[in-house]
Amino acid sequence: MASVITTKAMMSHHHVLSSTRITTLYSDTSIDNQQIKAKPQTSHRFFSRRFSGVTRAVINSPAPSPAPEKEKVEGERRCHVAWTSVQQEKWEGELTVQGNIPTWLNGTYLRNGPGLWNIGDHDFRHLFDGYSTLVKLQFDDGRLFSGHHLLESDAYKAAKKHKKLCYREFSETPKPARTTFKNPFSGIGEIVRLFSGESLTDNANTGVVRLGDGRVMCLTETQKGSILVDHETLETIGKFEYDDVLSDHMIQSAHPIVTETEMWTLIPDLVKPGYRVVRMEAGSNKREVVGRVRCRAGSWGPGWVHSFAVTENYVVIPEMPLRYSVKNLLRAEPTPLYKFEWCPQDGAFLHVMSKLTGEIVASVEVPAYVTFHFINAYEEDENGDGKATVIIADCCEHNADTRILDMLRLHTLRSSHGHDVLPDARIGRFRIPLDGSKYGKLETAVEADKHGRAMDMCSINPLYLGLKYRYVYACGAKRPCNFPNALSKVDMVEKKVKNWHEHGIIPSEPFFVPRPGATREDDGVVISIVSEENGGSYAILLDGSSFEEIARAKFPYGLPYGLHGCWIPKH
Ligand SMILES: CC1=C(/C=C/C(C)=C/C=C/C(C)=C/C=C/C=C(C)/C=C/C=O)C(C)(C)CCC1
Ligand SMILES: [Fe+2]
Repeated sequence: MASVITTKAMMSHHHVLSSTRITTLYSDTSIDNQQIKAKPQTSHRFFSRRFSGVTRAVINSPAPSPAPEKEKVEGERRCHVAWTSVQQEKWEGELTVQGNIPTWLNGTYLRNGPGLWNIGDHDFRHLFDGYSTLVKLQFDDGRLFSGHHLLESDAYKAAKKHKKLCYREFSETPKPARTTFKNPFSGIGEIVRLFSGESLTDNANTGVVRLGDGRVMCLTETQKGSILVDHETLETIGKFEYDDVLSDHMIQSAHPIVTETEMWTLIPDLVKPGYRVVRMEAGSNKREVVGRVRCRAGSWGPGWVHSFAVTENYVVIPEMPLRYSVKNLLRAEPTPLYKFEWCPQDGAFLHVMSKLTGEIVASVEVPAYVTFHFINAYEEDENGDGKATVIIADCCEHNADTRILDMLRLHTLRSSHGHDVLPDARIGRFRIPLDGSKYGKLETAVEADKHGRAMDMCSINPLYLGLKYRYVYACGAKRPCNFPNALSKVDMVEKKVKNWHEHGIIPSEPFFVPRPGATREDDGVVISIVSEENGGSYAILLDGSSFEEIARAKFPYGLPYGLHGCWIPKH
């Protein structure tokens, strides 16, 4: 029977993780300093490990010691650090680099993602529930300064203060306050709090973007979860206050498309199922509605829209058969599909809107699909007369299988490491004709076995956004695995894949930074942060062309998995 070592029991437990690498000590303050090569810039204060229950001393130290958390142990196996909460609110220091960082790489890579999955005695259920944790890699003339910081969202601050969940997260709902009598109106109050957005989280744990005016914004799928941060100190600046009336709609795509001049995003409408396509000029806080798309399916809710794609002239709006469900939004206990429902019988669609006029120029039915991340899209002119005839839109597609959502439950991730339970995924390529045809196509762009049948967390050379492009960087797999455990470079023209992997690792999104002045699409570097089986973590730099390692730098502690990043060039 699986046994759980309690926090107390683990406090004094010395746990040898690997004979060759880190020896971790389950004591509150100790750390194996022989393994720590980091040079702390400043000393920082630990926060209490589980910021409830036992209040532990706040101490000064260069880096956190491993966690004596019950959440780290599943069935007597230590959990992978990728799924283990960060152990202090912030840390900063210089990392020792092995290899050579290119001298042109000057700037900051910022990564966002959930990094703290417990409050008090309560362990969160799903990967997407965790409190936003920012990690920076600041490249400065061959040196690397790093750090992490929890985002001071209202949700996180309230959890810290009250030692309990106070807002609705992805899968978690706060418990209603206990009263001596049953209030017959409390259910209605809860509906009002949900639909006014009051009870929804602002835990911006998903994306981070650098707006054209230099402001850096963390995002999640609730509009109130748009939060500005200082990319150097990682301090939270405050809410991004939209200067328009669109905030009534509560939900947004977690992945706006941002360029030096503008930002595009989608705002789903839960009441009249559809999407608003909005644009915000760099330097402004005001979004303008360019157009609106009505959902084609007769279902109650719009399709879930985590991301979308743009071409030079068009916005590609997905209408997935995985739809928001008002019924599931209201439930306290999650279903296997959380706030969503699977409605393939109602069809799957893609809509194309003109960026200039807001007009819908194509709306096609396509085979059922499940995607969270669009990779890129572009226009093709098959007749060679300068007029686009078809739109190609590529995405990480989960073979229309919704199981991926429940696979990302923390219990599953923690207990199935090494088991080959990750459902297959591929690069899905949509072809959307612009001649008024009713149907579009969905094909596998590159044989999925070449990237281990895992495919997600993608990036491209940003200079190719909306244009015909060749290379995709993403997380693939070396089977057996329960989560993507490799980095893959996919050549969409030659249909070839290069994979990079080390035993036991969980790497985060490979992020491509082009070399200034480069003329080849893959001339640049790929940055990722890797969580190791032995409890450690390191930053890795791969050459964008050869996909071989050029530098790595070990963190003095283990960092959990993170989602998406952005690049802020040094000014
Ligand atoms: C808080 C509420 C919601 C929040 C939604 C969130 C936080 C959605 C986040 C989605 C993410 C991070 C998707 C990432 C997918 C990554 C995958 C599939 C990786 C696969 C690896 O192989 C709503 C649900 C909007 C409802 C209101 C409350
Ligand atoms: Fe995402």
